[in-house]
Amino acid sequence: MKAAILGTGSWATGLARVLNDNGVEVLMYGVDDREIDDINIRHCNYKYFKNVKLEENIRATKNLADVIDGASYIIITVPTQFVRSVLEQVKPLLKTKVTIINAAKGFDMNTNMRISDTIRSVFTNSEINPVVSLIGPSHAEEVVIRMLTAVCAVSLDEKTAQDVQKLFSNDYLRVYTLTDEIGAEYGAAYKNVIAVASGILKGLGYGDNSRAALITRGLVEMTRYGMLKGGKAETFFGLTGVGDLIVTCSSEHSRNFQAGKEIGLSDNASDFMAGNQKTVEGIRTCKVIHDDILKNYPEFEAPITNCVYEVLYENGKPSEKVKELMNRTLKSESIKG
Ligand SMILES: NC(=O)C1=CN([C@@H]2O[C@H](COP(=O)(O)OP(=O)(O)OC[C@H]3O[C@@H](n4cnc5c(N)ncnc54)[C@H](OP(=O)(O)O)[C@@H]3O)[C@@H](O)[C@H]2O)C=CC1
Ligand SMILES: O=C(CO)COP(=O)(O)O
Repeated sequence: MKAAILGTGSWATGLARVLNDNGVEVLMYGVDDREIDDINIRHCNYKYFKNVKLEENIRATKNLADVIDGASYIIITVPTQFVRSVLEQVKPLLKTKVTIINAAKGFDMNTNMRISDTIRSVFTNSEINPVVSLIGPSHAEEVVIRMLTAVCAVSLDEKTAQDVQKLFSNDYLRVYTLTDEIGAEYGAAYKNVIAVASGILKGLGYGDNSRAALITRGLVEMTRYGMLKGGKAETFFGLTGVGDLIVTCSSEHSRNFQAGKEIGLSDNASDFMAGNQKTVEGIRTCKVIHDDILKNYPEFEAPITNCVYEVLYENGKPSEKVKELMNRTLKSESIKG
């Protein structure tokens, strides 16, 4: 069995190793010569993992047709802004029906659709099986060295979710199935905004109490928003919700957390925004959610997202935004807002 992996970045490499460990033939599609040469010649991906030796049968190429040829599964591990354009290149190359597995977290660049909806908007039902998202608390840096991890295979179709569950599960990666696609994908996207806020608190010098408060109130905010979009409350208390929120808000591996930390340290986002080249999905996700609320749910309160938005896009000073958050009208803890 063959799997095509779109991307040669950190998550692409982590999932390539999982599938290779599970006896699946993997071929990765990349655009970066250095990453491709590293994988094929030096059997590593030095840009992302300084001390990880990869198996020789994990291969990468710039030739997308070769990658897609004979693959039963196509795994999306490029950042969300490139998902649609890569899928449009994949479409004419399909010869048989495939299962597309999304592992990216965020929204389509042009339409702001969730990624499962984006996939369905590119392909017809006769080209692809039901879409699956493989999401949850899973830093590539840990998966690639086989540290114990649990994620969800999320699909509207339970059987396809179970198929993907079997494909990825092994003794260090445990995969659960879930059918609440809306709740899971909004959770996986929203947590990146809260992770930027968590990094900002760290950069400003705040401690564990502040982070616990942020994670808890961030969970309430993302649950209320996700339910508004049609997700189930219980999903936000699972791996794709609070699970991913905890890992991304607390880990130095997280690029979203690191971005926030840099912004907090300088008490200003403008330098970071001008210079950033890393995959920090929370930056655009914050704008998508902020703009959606402004346009479609003007009564909805999202104080954390609003503050992150003002810091990132309106030159708000992080230290002042934190004060504003703390000094809002006092209220009960109710999830209803
Ligand atoms: N890293 C992680 O731990 C996890 C990441 N994710 C999600 O996975 C997605 C990818 O993130 P991640 O792997 O971390 O990102 P990285 O920045 O590590 O890697 C992105 C890769 O995509 C490549 N790329 C960019 N544009 C294209 C294109 N048009 N076609 C093919 N490849 C392209 C990049 O090439 P180049 O280097 O040349 O830019 C790079 O190799 C994100 O949505 C992220 O949220 C989910 C779970 C865990
Ligand atoms: O989604 C992730 C872990 O589950 C990766 O987080 P970062 O994108 O912040 O690195």
